[in-house]
Amino acid sequence: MTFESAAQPAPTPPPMPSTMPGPAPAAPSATPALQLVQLAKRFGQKVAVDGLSLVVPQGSMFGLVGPNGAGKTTTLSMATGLLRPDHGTAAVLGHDVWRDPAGAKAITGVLPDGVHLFDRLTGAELLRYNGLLRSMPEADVVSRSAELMDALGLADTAGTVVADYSAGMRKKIALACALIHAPRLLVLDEPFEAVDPVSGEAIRAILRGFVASGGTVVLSSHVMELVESLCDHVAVVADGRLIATGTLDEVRGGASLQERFVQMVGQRPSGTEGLAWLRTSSR
Ligand SMILES: Nc1ncnc2c1ncn2[C@@H]1O[C@H](COP(=O)(O)OP(=O)(O)OP(=O)(O)O)[C@@H](O)[C@H]1O
Repeated sequence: MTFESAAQPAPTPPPMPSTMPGPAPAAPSATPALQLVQLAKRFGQKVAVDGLSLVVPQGSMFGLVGPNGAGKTTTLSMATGLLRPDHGTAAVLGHDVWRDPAGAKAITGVLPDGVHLFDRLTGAELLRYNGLLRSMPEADVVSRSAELMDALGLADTAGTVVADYSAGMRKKIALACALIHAPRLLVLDEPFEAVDPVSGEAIRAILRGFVASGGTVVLSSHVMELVESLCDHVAVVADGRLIATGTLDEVRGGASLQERFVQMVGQRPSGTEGLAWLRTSSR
């Protein structure tokens, strides 16, 4: 489903905590973990991201939400050096992602959308490859790989080729690859998609521990309850633009995040008139 009417004004919206243009306030002295300035990307006639600016404070668990096609993946891809913006800049802890890619990438862990893995490697081999690619000492690669696979419930399948992993297992091994070099910023596109509840809880614990120790997480999700229970900061995007950003409490403004989200991006028709053929009572 898509929200065709994204960014339509709600009938009686409560006051917005922080609106476009302009990023959320951050601790005055601290360099943001991630700073996006006027990022823009067009695919042919389609404007996917339209001058989006955002500040992700250090030590935050930051949720990026928006309807299908809002521009979340495109934004995160530009923020992590996977996709070159048409306009604008992205910086990780002060390292410009495009002018200083090595500096930015050394401190960033990325779980991209629809991740492509070297799936003829086993899970353990894939982690080893990623660790060595990051110039980690072999002993650290081995010990961290074992700990990550254990924490993510992959220990029993360390010797299985990734091609034989389920969708959820692939997501978890990709997350382990993003974590192995102990980054300072984690950028995760839909990290909980296809992941079972037990593994989801393990991932939540890992992310909370990561943030508690000073790391920063930016994650996209469509599951508002998950964002609400996990994140302390939120940004809402629609039609490639930032609609609201701030702390979770600022953005939801006394309502649930789900309610505020629907108010902000526009309600879809109830559909009560359509799909009559689908109702068994009409047969
Ligand atoms: N490579 C591409 N070529 C053409 N159009 C693209 C491409 N990538 C994204 N788009 C378009 O850009 C817009 C934003 O897409 P994007 O994947 O960033 O949205 P999203 O918010 O991540 O969506 P979803 O929640 O469905 O994953 C969409 O209209 C999409 O069709």
